[in-house]
Amino acid sequence: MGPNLWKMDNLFITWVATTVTVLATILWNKLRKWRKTSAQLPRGSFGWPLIGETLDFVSCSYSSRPESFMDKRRLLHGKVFKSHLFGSPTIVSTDAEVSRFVLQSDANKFVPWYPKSLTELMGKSSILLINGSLQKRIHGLIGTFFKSPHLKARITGDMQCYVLEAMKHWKDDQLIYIQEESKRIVFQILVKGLIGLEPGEEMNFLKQQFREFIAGLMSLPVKLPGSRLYKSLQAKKRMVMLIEKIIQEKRKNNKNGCTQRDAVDVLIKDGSDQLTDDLISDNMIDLMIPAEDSVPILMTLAIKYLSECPLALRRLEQENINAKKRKSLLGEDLQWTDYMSLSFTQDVITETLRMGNIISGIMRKAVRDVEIKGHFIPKGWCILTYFRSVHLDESLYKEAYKFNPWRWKDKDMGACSFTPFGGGQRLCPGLDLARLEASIFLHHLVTSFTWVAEEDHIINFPTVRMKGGMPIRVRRKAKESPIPAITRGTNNGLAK
Ligand code: HEM
Repeated sequence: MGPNLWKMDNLFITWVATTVTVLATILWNKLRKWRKTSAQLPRGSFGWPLIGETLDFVSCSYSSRPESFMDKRRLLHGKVFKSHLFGSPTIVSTDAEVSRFVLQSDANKFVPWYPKSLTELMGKSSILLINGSLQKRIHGLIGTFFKSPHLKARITGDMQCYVLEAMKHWKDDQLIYIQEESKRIVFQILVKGLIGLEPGEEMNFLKQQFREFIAGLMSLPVKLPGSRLYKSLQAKKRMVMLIEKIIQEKRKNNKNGCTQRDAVDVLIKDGSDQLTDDLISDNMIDLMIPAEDSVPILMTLAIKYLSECPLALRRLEQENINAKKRKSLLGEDLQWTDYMSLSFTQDVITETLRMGNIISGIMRKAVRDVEIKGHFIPKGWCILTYFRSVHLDESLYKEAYKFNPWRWKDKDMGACSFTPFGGGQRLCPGLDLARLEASIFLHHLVTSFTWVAEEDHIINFPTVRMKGGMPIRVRRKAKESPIPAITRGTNNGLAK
């Protein structure tokens, strides 16, 4: 073989090797890409043209078992299925892991989605709608403030004051509507914590306007004068004017930087150009949306479940009376740390959150194609993470429809199967406050009164509430007598 022929042979081998490598790489990449996109669009049905499955969803939501819409489809298609709801193709997740992934994803994958009337009322700069660094900043500032021991101590003092003031007027055998009563108390606490307003004329004005404002949250998205949405927008304008006046006064008085007593102080102090007066006042109103209703409903549902579960009520009374006695021996009131460490009371609140599902789920919209656990979610589709189905899943919670605070004794609350406050970057910043306020309310009720609950039932849509406002007939306790120790029996007394 001549040297030229040998050279050509070598060249040929190199060419073949290179071609094979290039082809193999292309094929490998294609395979990888194919494997990446091999996730399946979840099974399910789009229902009727235009309306999709919305009517069935809404009619189930009005029933006592809103999750029946999901149950039927879970049996047919699995825990994650496709549907068409509120005008948008939607993936519904009743799978705890898939929902956790969605909640933990940032705005590169999913952004919040709300009905049009709600986004109109909230405005573009609302913390509930914005994404990216501004959302993180406001969430961080508000979250840190709400967690601060200083604020919790102040809220405990105020809450005790407002609760005792309200209960002072309760007469023996009087019917007390817990839903309304707790709303009145919580609104005062909330407004004081957000903008520093004390009860009085301006507070009453704000309350009146806020009621008008929220009446339009679930209205038709028509802004014509006289329409529900228009009236709500006008009410918001009046609230913004009042809050802007408060902000300006604070800016004038706080020149030298004083203590941060409320959320407005915190946002002003940050000094960022992005946090304009408009943005702060808008957000103070938007912060009231998730907080105003949910905490009173938490208290109301706790009373409902406890009324149906005498054993749990006795245990709660025992814990609270003992704590009160211990503190009064020291000549002190309960502090916020005492309330938060009443372990059975906290378990009652946790169980109420699980069964009550005050926020039954959260909607997000995919801003690009996303794959989760083998499920494909196309760009532009909505995803509903439905907590209620997870919280009432028999495979996760034994006898899931029974009110059983004892189940939390050694259970991990951080698991992804328990998300009443959401999760990830939008985890509710008010979760500690909600628990604290509910504990204080329960403490004063069970240590000072006995009651008999009237017949009432829960409505789940569009928001969770009691149809009759949860009336209870109260009787003031004569004297704090020691509660005999109880032993936990069988299921006797556990509410269904
Ligand atoms: C029982 C009471 C409450 C429940 C069940 C509740 C539930 C929730 C849930 C599920 C979310 C997540 C929303 C999402 O991911 O889009 C959320 C967010 C939020 N909650 Fe709460 N919440 C409660 C009380 C409060 C209170 C007392 C406050 C304030 C004082 C508050 C302020 C907020 C805010 C500002 C957000 C939005 C956070 C963000 O998007 O960055 N919540 N809440």
